[in-house]
Amino acid sequence: MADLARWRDLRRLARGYRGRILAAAALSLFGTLLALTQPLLARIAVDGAAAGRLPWPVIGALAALFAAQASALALARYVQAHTGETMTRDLRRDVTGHLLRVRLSVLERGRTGDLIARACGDTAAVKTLIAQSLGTGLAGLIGLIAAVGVLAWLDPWLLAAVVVLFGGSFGALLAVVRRVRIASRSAQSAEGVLLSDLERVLGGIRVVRACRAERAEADRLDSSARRAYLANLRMAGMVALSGPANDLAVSGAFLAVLLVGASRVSSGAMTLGELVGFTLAMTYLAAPVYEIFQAVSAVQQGSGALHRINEVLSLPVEGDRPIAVARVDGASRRPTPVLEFRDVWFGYEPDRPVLRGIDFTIPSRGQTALVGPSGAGKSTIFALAERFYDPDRGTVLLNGRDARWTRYAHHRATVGLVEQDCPLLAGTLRENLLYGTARPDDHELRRVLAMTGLLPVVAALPQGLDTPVGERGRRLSGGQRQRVAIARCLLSRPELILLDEPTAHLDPDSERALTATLREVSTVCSLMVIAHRSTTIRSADQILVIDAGVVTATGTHSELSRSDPYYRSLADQTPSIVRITPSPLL
Ligand SMILES: Nc1ncnc2c1ncn2[C@@H]1O[C@H](COP(=O)(O)OP(=O)(O)OP(=O)(O)O)[C@@H](O)[C@H]1O
Repeated sequence: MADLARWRDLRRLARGYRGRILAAAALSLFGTLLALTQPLLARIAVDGAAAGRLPWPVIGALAALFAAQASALALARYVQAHTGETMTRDLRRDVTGHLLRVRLSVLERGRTGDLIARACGDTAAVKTLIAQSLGTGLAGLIGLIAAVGVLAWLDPWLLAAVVVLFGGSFGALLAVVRRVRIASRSAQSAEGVLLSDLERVLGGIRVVRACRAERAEADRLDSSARRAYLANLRMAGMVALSGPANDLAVSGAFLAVLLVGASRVSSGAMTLGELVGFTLAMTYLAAPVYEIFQAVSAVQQGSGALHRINEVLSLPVEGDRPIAVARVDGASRRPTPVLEFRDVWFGYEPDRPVLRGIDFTIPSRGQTALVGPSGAGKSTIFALAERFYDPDRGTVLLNGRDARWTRYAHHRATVGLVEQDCPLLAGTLRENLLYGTARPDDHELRRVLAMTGLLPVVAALPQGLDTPVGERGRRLSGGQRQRVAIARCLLSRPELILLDEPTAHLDPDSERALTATLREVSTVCSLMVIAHRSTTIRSADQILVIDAGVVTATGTHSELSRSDPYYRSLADQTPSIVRITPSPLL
């Protein structure tokens, strides 16, 4: 069954490249056929030389055949390599494109390094499989049949001796090849683990250093590297063993042919030319046998990689539903909220709900603050608002329509997200600001920079907007990164921005700058903030209190301070809220 599945995978992979594979096989076969005619001419040439006259036209034809054969085989190899490279490029495009669309809930379960290994290492392993198996294997098989035919025509008795010797060694080789497959799969997965571990360590290098865990992590990486090393070594040992076994079979067959042939020549049953012709034809038998062995061995080695690639390609992706549905809203006359949660239930794992019947509406202008203890479900509300996940029960509505029937691209263009640690990407400040947006004109860019208080920041940078921001934007301060992320979001003109406010301490100037930015932003679009600061909470037009996955209260700061005991107790526990005194403005 497993073998069948492997060949099926291989056939599916080859679909679309059949022309090139057949061209490589045809060239390879042409080369082999040219080679097979050589013994016939060689026999005439040797018999002629033995009779004392060199047949120059036959020798000339032989030389031409040698040259044509070499050219055909070189071209076949190039076509094979070209096909392998093209297929690897296409596979990588498919795997990386697929990975970018895999559902977050599925992606979060896998390990990033292993996925990188599959997208890069495994696709390269498949190239070897293609280069060594498809064209060569096919040509080898036809070449083998043709070589056997020529040998049978030359001398069936000698052929029988050859078949016995080659047959035995081929059977032994197939047994080795099976083990190669198992070793190959464990080598590929050990390399996946190694990459995952490395990615984990480099991603958290500050934590590793701060916890003085270099030694433990080095040991862990070493043991993954060792597992990959042992599996690769096992495979190399088996491949190495199979080479001499093949050579031994070839040498044994030659010796047998020369011994039996010599006695037949001396008894007059065959001429010296026939023996030379047969021996030459035998060398062309060795090549297809070796090619078939290589092909089978490559399929075994590559099938582990192909299996891992197929696993990635079968991961479920975010798919847009094909139809758009009418508004869910009733015939209400009040303005449609930009976002609404109606009795939303959601859990990352079945039977463990994190959100338990959430209801709220976000108007198309103004600022809404989400407050609540750690683990209450605030970030999860954002994840559903951004459609990283869909609710298990209930409905998320975007501008009055069930979000499940909206295209992901449209939804995320309408709802922008600025996360708390707002990582930027390596590149210049300009590239980060324009990431994912249509190129705005200079006036628009200046307006957004002014609104987010970034103009003085840009002016102070050595190359202005073209200053590189470093890996994950580390060359900017936390507050600056936050404002760049808000500016990036604003440039794509969303109707609602979700903002996870930074918890790290901001100095009074930065805090004032952020508050002013948020005020400005909430005049051009709606803003929903997971709020950790008194200033943000106090200036919000609406506050949602979240506790254990439920909205326990809704109102302004002064209303909640008066009416909601839980909000007051939350304020008592949270220093930043303790300081809040009811604002005369509220
Ligand atoms: N990706 C995830 N997979 C599984 N469980 C998760 C995931 N993200 C969050 N959780 C769990 O869901 C619950 C709510 O987490 P969430 O991050 O929404 O809370 P929060 O209110 O934003 O907390 P904080 O203020 O500390 O960020 C927690 O129990 C958390 O362990």
